[in-house]
Amino acid sequence: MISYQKALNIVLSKSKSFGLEEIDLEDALGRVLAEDIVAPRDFPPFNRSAMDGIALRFEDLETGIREFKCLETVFAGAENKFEIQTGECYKIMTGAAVPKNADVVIRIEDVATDLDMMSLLKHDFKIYQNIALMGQDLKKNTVAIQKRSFINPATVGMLASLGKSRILVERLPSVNIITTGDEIIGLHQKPFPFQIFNSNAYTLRALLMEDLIKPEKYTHIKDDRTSLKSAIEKHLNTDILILTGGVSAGDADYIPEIMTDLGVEKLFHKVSIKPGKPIWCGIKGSTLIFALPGNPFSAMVTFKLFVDSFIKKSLGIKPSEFLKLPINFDRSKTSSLDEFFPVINNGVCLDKVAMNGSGDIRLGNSANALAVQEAQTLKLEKGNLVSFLLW
Ligand SMILES: Nc1nc2c(c(=O)[nH]1)N[C@H]1C(S)=C(S)[C@@H](COP(=O)(O)OP(=O)(O)OC[C@H]3O[C@@H](n4cnc5c(N)ncnc54)[C@H](O)[C@@H]3O)O[C@H]1N2
Ligand code: MOO
Repeated sequence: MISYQKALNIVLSKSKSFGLEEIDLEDALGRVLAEDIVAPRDFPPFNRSAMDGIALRFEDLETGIREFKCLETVFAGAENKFEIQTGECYKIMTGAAVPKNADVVIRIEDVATDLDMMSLLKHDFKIYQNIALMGQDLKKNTVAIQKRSFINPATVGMLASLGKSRILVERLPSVNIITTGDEIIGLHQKPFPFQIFNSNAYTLRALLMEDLIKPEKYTHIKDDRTSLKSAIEKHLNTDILILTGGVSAGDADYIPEIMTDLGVEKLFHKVSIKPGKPIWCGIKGSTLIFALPGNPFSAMVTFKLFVDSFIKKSLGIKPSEFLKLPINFDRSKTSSLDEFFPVINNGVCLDKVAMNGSGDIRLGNSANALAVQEAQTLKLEKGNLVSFLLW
């Protein structure tokens, strides 16, 4: 048995890019950029009026002129072909290109209009006021968004402003899922009292979907050595293979020995954590195999701690970091394992979530964080600072 940190380091040391692909900008949210995006022109690309008002010359204001003849109205989208002379102004709309020579925009609320004459109602001015200057946000040919950036809604908007309709991103890993167990049935079957529905298949799919990954194949196999071996062999063709069940000490827990038979290199079996202690992890060629414990909460926690961390590191996404807050209840343990438990992080402290161990189907569903009571801490008291991950 190895420690959580050792097991995590082993998993992370296997991280790698899954390759690159070009996608439409519409599909870019949540992906990781695989190219530097260079600004193809200055932004703004022209001196842009930030207000509806009048555009004029600062020089005129300095010489005391307060009344201007309005020549025309410049709308957004009109070509900037106008030149301005002393005592002249243009009416201008927000988003329009400021006429040449003009270096001040006065908002329309601060102007009195009499036919084509505009007189100023305020007398404090600054050069370039209400003008977003060409190139002030980004200069042409500079890197606007760096390779390996995580694409959030703001990045999508920025890519659109830069005119990028297709982008190069990190490819998501291909994943196969195999659940195991004689007692497990599909959701459309009628259960005998000793049977249970296959929740792990759905939980794992949902967890993967949070990372935008759709499993290639999903298979359920009964606890039969031969069928398990041939199913695993067939599914060793993706970047990641996730199994659940059959990894502890039961008579039908065949997974570790089947992996050896199939020539999968074992990276570790058993980690000093609860839930999830029996997790098995190995590698064959370019496939990383996570055999997660069958208990629903163990599968969920070990996915978050190991599979999700591997995916995020491989894609170049910042991993979730442990934060600390005071706990709002007492908690004792007798094991010498790091114990993970669901909590509600209310921003001030960590509230308790009802859970009866790793087989509890509630999966801490009202929780938004996973706290840890470290191996050496047998008792946590209300008010103690506790580490937790957001989830
Ligand atoms: N003698 C020992 N027994 C057990 C140990 C141990 O160290 N020594 N470890 C316990 C721990 S901790 C866990 S966790 C479980 C893990 O067992 P397996 O990974 O071998 O999983 P199974 O025995 O197949 O199933 C465990 C539990 O989970 C339910 N299950 C399985 N698959 C699904 C699924 N797809 N959907 C919903 N529920 C599922 C299954 O019915 C069992 O109740 O072992 C302990 N035992
Ligand atoms: O890992 Mo087990 O998950 O403690 O039940």
